[in-house]
Amino acid sequence: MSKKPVRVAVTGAAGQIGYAILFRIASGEMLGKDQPVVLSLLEVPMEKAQQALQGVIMELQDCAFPLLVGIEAHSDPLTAFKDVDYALLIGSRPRGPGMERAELLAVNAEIFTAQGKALDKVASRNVKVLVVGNPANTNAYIAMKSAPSLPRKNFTAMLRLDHNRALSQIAAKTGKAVADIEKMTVWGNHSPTMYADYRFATIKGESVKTMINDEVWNKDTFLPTVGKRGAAIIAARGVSSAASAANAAIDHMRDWALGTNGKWVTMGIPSDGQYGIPKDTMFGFAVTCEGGEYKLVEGLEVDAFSQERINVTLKELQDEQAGVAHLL
Ligand SMILES: NC(=O)c1ccc[n+]([C@@H]2O[C@H](COP(=O)([O-])OP(=O)(O)OC[C@H]3O[C@@H](n4cnc5c(N)ncnc54)[C@H](O)[C@@H]3O)[C@@H](O)[C@H]2O)c1
Ligand SMILES: O=C(O)C[C@H](O)C(=O)O
Repeated sequence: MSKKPVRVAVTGAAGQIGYAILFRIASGEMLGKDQPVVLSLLEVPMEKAQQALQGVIMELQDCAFPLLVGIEAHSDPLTAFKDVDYALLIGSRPRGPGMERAELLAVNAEIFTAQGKALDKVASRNVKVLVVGNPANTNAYIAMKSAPSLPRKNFTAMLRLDHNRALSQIAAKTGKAVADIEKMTVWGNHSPTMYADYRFATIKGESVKTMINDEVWNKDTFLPTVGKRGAAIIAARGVSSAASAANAAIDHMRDWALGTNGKWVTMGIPSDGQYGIPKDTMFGFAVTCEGGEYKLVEGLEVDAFSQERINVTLKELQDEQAGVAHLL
């Protein structure tokens, strides 16, 4: 018997990431090749954006995806989020050349207050929310705090792009396949302060840290390369990453919904106080997923260097949170 369709909301649907993600969701890459979906697409109520959205919808129709059983265009989150099972909050202003993510905070914070409230009112009580729009961790925190009747655990932020970037750098350094790397994680904020940590990583059972054995490379090359990759892409393309961001969002939601078979992935999730991260801080942690739930990997050793890095990224997140406290 075929599965009941699920409702998937995507905001910023006529934007760059929207264009790179919608066709993949509709083809079943996110929720499985047996899961019919209804796409509920939200754009700003401006003629140009709504017109562009109609163009994207025409293209979705022209793909004749068997799993795509409905498409809706919206300009109001209260209608877009009605009964949604999944919400990908992408729509917001991206960074331009030379901008830091913190500068986006003020511009984008109000969007996530309004969308959190709308989810609270009308979404499925089990909705899985992924915030992609930057600054992603703090926007997810704002949305979560604006939706008090939904479980906190339903709100997550995207750290998967940093995780995938780290995998790729490690594969290049070791000359091994990305697919063979296990137990990579990224702690903290989706920003240059994030701490990509390969101390626990293995390739076919062998320690990556031992294989690389180069602390200077870790500190001076690996961490800055992963941390500043977003800016490097903006400098090269003139616009921010889109296909890789869409890919990371697909990975995040797919793993959350369908499970990781014990493999570690990184998700930004509200802390319950583990590793000394204050409750509710939307922080990147290693998790495994099973049965539609994520579970934090506990008990990892935090050495002095790691603690220092974790403190820096936590401080940045706490400053961001303080900067939006008046909105909550
Ligand atoms: N977390 C990550 O790893 C990551 C990676 C890449 C990009 N991003 C962020 O994702 C966001 C989107 O990037 P993009 O390249 O698609 O930008 P874009 O400008 O191409 O598209 C954004 C779209 O969002 C729409 N939008 C703006 N406010 C909205 C609202 N309130 N409701 C609905 N739609 C709204 C705009 O009209 C636009 O069409 C940016 O904030 C960017 O910085 C995050
Ligand atoms: O860096 C940006 O502003 C875009 C995105 O967050 C990225 O990491 O590529």
